[in-house]
Amino acid sequence: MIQVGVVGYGTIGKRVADAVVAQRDMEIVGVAKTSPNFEAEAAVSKGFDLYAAIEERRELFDEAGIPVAGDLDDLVSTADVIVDATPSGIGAQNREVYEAHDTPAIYQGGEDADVADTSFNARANFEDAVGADHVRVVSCNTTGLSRLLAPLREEYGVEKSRVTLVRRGGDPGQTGRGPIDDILPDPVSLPSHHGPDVKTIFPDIDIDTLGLKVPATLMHMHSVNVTLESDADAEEVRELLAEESRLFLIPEYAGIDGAGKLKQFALDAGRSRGDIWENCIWGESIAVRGNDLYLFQAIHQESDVVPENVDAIRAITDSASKAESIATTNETLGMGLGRTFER
Ligand SMILES: NC(=O)C1=CN([C@@H]2O[C@H](COP(=O)(O)OP(=O)(O)OC[C@H]3O[C@@H](n4cnc5c(N)ncnc54)[C@H](O)[C@@H]3O)[C@@H](O)[C@H]2O)C=CC1
Ligand SMILES: O=C(OP(=O)(O)O)[C@H](O)COP(=O)(O)O
Repeated sequence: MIQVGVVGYGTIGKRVADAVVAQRDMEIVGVAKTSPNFEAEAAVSKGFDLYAAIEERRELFDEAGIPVAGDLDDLVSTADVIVDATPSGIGAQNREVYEAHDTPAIYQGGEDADVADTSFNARANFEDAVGADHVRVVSCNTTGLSRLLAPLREEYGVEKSRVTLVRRGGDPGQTGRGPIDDILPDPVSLPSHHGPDVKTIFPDIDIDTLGLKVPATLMHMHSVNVTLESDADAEEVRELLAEESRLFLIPEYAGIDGAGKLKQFALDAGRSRGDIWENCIWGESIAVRGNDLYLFQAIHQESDVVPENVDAIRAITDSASKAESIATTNETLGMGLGRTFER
């Protein structure tokens, strides 16, 4: 069993911990937290050993009566691999602790690419992370774009991609970002950071991205235009994308008209926390004019990177092939929202 330590038990960290528990070949050896808050209580109630991420704050846990198994060094020395899901920039600071213990580590998309030996998306470049010491799972939006571009590149070739990312203003629990009521373009970044980030996965791809933020918490939305290198028609593209295990093509008759209904559907489908690990592509939005493909996709920012982290654990420990890992992760998590509509 691969012993996994999670450092940073917030939006991403707690979901990765639950996903690890669902696997047959790995288990949680502990989670490191800075504060004895409701998430610490939840971690303890799930049976996870809690470690104090910052030694000086350990007494806060004692005062709250929350048992602590040790500090960050103890967790890192016990774990076979660390998933660092701390806020942007903290992972880079933590790297020296992981290096000191010779413990491989997986970072998140808020870190700069140079925190790791390679950036990672299971569908696109699993092999690059095999046996690496430091791997960065790219951000939620970059994950969504990589999953989409991988099959299009293979099947048709991609001449040019242009994506407008309508980004949620904050996660549901990020009260520090609200209340908000505005639409904020990012006028100075062409491309937004997502274009260069996609290039950490596909160095040769030509992609321009623009970003704006809206007062929503549910999901991101991408308006995509890809100029393909060879002829395609919409139905053929629909079939190609429907074959991808982490793309969910929303059927027109489902009546899912936006992120709100998508989240409702995920909850109805029994998804824990209403999580949607798959890209959600509106089937009827897929249109081809000449060599230009157009579509809309929604990305659940809180969860789409979770299966990628599980696969990154197998890649970094060289414990399964790409196909085995993706299949196992999909099966154990119960991925495949599209199956609901199959008869
Ligand atoms: N929330 C999102 O939509 C997504 C976030 N990411 C990336 O994942 C990373 C984590 O983001 P979130 O989970 O959203 O953040 P979060 O703020 O929800 O969780 C981070 C957790 O780390 C804790 N923390 C802070 N300093 C720490 C330290 N020194 N040691 C241990 N824990 C510490 C915080 O108290 C918090 O509980 C970032 O790199 C972010 O860019 C990636 C995809 C989507
Ligand atoms: O990884 C994310 O977005 P990103 O792909 O736009 O960088 C997360 O939704 C975090 O976004 P934030 O930078 O608004 O906290």
